[in-house]
Amino acid sequence: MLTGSEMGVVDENAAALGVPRKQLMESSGHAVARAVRTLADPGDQVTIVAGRGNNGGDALVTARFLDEYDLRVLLLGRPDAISTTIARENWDALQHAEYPTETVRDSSALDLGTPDVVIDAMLGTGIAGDLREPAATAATAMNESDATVLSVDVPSGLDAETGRLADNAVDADHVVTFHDTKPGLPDLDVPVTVADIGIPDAAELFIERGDLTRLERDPASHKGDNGEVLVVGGGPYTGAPALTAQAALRGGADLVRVACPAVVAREIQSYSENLILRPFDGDHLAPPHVDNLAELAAEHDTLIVGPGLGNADATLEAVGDLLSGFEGTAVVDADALSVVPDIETDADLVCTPHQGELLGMGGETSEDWRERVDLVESFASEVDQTLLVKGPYDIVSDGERTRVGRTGNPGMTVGGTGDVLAGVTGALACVQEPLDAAAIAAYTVGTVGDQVVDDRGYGLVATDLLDEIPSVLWQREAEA
Ligand SMILES: NC(=O)C1=CN([C@@H]2O[C@H](COP(=O)(O)OP(=O)(O)OC[C@H]3O[C@@H](n4cnc5c(N)ncnc54)[C@H](O)[C@@H]3O)[C@@H](O)[C@H]2O)[C@@H](O)CC1
Ligand SMILES: [K+]
Repeated sequence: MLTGSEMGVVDENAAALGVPRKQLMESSGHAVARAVRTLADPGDQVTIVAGRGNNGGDALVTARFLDEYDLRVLLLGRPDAISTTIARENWDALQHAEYPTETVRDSSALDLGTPDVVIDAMLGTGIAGDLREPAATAATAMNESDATVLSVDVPSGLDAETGRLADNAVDADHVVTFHDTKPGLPDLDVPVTVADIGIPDAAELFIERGDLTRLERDPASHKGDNGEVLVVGGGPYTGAPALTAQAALRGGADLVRVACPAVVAREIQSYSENLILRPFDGDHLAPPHVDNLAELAAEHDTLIVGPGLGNADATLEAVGDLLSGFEGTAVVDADALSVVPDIETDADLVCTPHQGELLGMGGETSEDWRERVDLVESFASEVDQTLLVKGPYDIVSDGERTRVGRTGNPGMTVGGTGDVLAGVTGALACVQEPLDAAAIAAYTVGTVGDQVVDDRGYGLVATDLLDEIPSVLWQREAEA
């Protein structure tokens, strides 16, 4: 089952892999024609009612596969209002080939006639809410006619995010949906054909730019709505928590606070005026600090534990205590990872080990990335947490879903890049599911590293990454 927006991610990922949407539309249109052949005999009257989006575009393709039928093609609205290039190209192809097309400018101009089959291609995954005119009148005409109604992807009026059927939706007799079924279709009690439209499995396995379409920032949002992150780090090291916290800000979090030993607070602050420091006594994290930190952590959307904390026994004991009592989402990195297998917690952890740290946690790895995918997935299932295992192929799994990131380059083996990744993961985990947050973060930081190395060659340092994070993360917004 895929929601409309999940389908959008997969579709954009397919395009990133070299299978553009126009090819998918051709497959979709052909699949609809195959279904028509099971519902009508040659010479029967088949009427296509196409909307102005890609759902309509699918059926404009279908028309070219139905030459043996008595065909009518109705476009709801003006041809110059067709909203996508690929749908318009398919409309233009029908004009050049002199197919019998008609445009329906408003609901009063609609005459559905008495077709044997009507293809409902008015609206697909692009809509929510009740049908507006002229689609509403067309839906009524279809529902009242004796024709067999074949809906393309979803019956027009079905919300593919929630599965809710609008009161004035099309009452389909048959549905051809694409790639995977959609919410609401199983409840319809009509035959649903799931058509393979040639989307490679890789479009769901590999993290590609389509995954960035999950991101949105509400224009009406206030400070804090986009996430507050607490970084617990520092002591023996000061650079790591500063990198993590700055990366969390570049990853889109509104407020990032760093809880660190008081003796290093000034130094960490000195790296950036954007950071808010919450010092605790002493020069390293220890069990007496945990109660206050737990209270502070509960006020944040995401906790990030590990960067620069070191591995003193008292520190690791404190990390274990903090995570055991925590109930939110926490990113666990660096030395803090070693405590994860030994604790019981209600928290959702996103653990970000490299392969060496994975072994230290009791996991297994393999030279072969495909084998590693299986090993990481089963270890994630065993610890019942989300893992982001860093490497030339980043493997992200929560034990049920598994994604693979292929961005990044050997220039990123320098110190500090992992701290940046933890920060971006923590910021995204404020607004995304843990698995999606980790996947988008891995893709983004790797892509940023690729851009930096493309521009300047190797010799990258972790601070180079920070400023470039937004340009990758929000590239779609910038292009739009
Ligand atoms: N995502 C994918 O991977 C693929 C999608 N394809 C098709 O593309 C469809 C989605 O296309 P689009 O995103 O262009 O969207 P749609 O074609 O579903 O709808 C967009 C149109 O609906 C209008 N609209 C929105 N809300 C409305 C309402 N309540 N009442 C009346 N009109 C309304 C908009 O103005 C716009 O013209 C899918 O359902 C599927 O049929 C296929 O071509 C192949 C691959
Ligand atoms: K439809």
